Amino acid sequence: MQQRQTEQSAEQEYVDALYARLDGEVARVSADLAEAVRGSSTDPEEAFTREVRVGMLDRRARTLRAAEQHLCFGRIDHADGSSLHIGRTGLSDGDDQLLVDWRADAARPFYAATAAHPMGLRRRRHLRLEGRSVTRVSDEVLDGSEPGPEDVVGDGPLLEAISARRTGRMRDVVSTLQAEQDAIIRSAHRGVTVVEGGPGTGKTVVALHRAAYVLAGFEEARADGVLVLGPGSRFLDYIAEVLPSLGENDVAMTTADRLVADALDIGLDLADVPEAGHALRRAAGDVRLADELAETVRRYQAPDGTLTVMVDGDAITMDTHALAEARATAGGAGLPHNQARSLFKDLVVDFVSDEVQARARIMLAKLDEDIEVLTGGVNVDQAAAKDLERLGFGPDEGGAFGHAAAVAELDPGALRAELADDVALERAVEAAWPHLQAADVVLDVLDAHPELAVDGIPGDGGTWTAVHLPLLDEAEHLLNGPPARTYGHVVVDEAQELTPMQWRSVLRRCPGRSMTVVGDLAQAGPATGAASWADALGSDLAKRADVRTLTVCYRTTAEVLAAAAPLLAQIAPQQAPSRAVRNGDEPRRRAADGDLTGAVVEEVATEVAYGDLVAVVAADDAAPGLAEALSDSPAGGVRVVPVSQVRGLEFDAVVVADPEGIRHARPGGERDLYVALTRPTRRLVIVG
Ligand SMILES: Nc1ncnc2c1ncn2[C@@H]1O[C@H](COP(=O)(O)OP(=O)(O)OP(=O)(O)O)[C@@H](O)[C@H]1O
Repeated sequence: MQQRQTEQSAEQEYVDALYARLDGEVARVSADLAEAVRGSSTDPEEAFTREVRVGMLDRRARTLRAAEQHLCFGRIDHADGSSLHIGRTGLSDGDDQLLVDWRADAARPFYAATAAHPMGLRRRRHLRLEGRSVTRVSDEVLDGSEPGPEDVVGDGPLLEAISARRTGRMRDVVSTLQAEQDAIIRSAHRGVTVVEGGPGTGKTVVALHRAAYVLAGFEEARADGVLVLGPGSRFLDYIAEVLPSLGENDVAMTTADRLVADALDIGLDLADVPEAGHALRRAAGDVRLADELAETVRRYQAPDGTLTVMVDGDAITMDTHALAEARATAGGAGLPHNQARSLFKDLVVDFVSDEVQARARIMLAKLDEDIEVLTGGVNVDQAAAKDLERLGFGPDEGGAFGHAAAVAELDPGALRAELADDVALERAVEAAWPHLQAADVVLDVLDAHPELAVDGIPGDGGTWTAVHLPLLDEAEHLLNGPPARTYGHVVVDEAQELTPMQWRSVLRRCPGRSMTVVGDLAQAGPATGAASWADALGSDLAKRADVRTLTVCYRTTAEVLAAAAPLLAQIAPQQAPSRAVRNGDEPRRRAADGDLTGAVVEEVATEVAYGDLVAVVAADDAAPGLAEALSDSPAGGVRVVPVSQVRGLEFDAVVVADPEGIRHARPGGERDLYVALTRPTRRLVIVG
């Protein structure tokens, strides 16, 4: 006891020094920032340098502010007697490293050392801070030696963290990251990392901490930004605080639908775009539609036939052969349709211009012949010179007159410019290779696929829905090329939920293919049904991916996992169940006895009495009725979450209403039920 207090006061002293340093740095950075913002310069290079400096200082200021809470959470003591304190940001005093950023290599043993592989450590210490006070010190001795008098053996900060009551918002877990998670977070692999694992193994945690790590460590991620994609707005709200608490405020977070809706400037406001059913989403997610869209666009590109342009009353026609050649050249240049159209138009202008010049040459040759006939073979140069001059044709460079000079006078550059602006020519080009909008192309495909339309063709009685977004995005890409906004690193959570067409939208925005993809195929909803990562990502990317598996469940208890195990064996027999790190209550099962709503209301009341965060999970069409019944009950305010929206979320206690109803509500309902059963951190109640 005495020893513990001495250790704690020593740490308090150290932590006081850290906060003094932090305060000093905050003051210094704020002053530098204010000065940098005030400065002004007309020299563009100086202005640019200042802008970069403002950006860096601003980032540092935010990191320091975010680090204020739980600034330091650990310490490692090396066998050689040296030690390091680990925290949310690095702090130094001259050459003295007072605090090591958790992302730094030097911090790695804090997360990765074990008694079997101590990595040169003698001891790992966890510090708990409340405000600026050290309220607990707990140690693990790692060199296999007996605890000495100064060692305070830890009481499981991890267990404490995972047993804590949930608030409905995910927190960062930087102080208790586990070795298997840490290894993925700091992986140097710059390509695609796939993280799979059962429910609650920390996939989301890993994805978000990796985003923070990548931002600090990968230049391209810092330069081009990091994007985090989640399955829905409920989920995004749930994870919204994690990255800011790690000092990262600049990460874009959105859903795959919104990503595309925001990027496409086609007058589609997602608020007006209804969510569509899973069957439609699945059908519209079929990757073969990408080929159909490409084929549709190709059909617009100089279809077989001829192209005629009227020039000064003369019809000039590109025959099928010439047209096919122009199509092959323009279409084969690897350009998107609307850009290739410019090339095609250039080729048409070339053709017409050549033809006009050739005709002029023939006409003038004929004129020469006619004159020769009329003058009986007399050299007319002298005689014609005056006439030609009068007609506006000057002498050529050698001072000679003749049709060569006359043709040269037809200035090809001026002729081409005139043709390029010619309305008739533009009309002929538009007919052969029209400028297209994404919606035009998708509407053509919908014509051939009435099953993808909702209440008819959009614009003609029907509506665009979210499921059409990846099709519009694909078409936009075919027409106008890659998206303007791309990212240096993309994190995809609940990745099993993306359809193949959505993957194409995502990959398009990550040209460097630096990605962290986390998900669990056993939880795949009915819209995707991906059986492998190769199905999802495409086999090329999947082959190159670094696939990691998380095996320990940090969310729920062994008892809850056991209740879900038979279902897992059924839906993913190849997947080994995760190992839970703690035990709890047996799940409670209650028959509905003909009154499901009444039974749910009662069970919810029991759970709410514990003071826990409680949710009811029900089939989508049963959820609104239950929500209404509950809002009238004393347990009003408890969330009823439709099963289709519960992926990735967690609650202290979960009441699963009518499991058979969930199982049969939509195809793959047993996967929905598996997701529902694995949401609680403490207690599971099954009513039905
Ligand atoms: N190292 C850790 N320290 C403390 N808590 C952790 C740790 N790892 C995971 N957790 C907690 O476990 C819970 C589950 O984590 P997370 O949501 O990341 O799992 P998941 O694998 O994404 O689950 P799902 O497949 O259901 O979406 C969260 O509350 C998370 O904070």
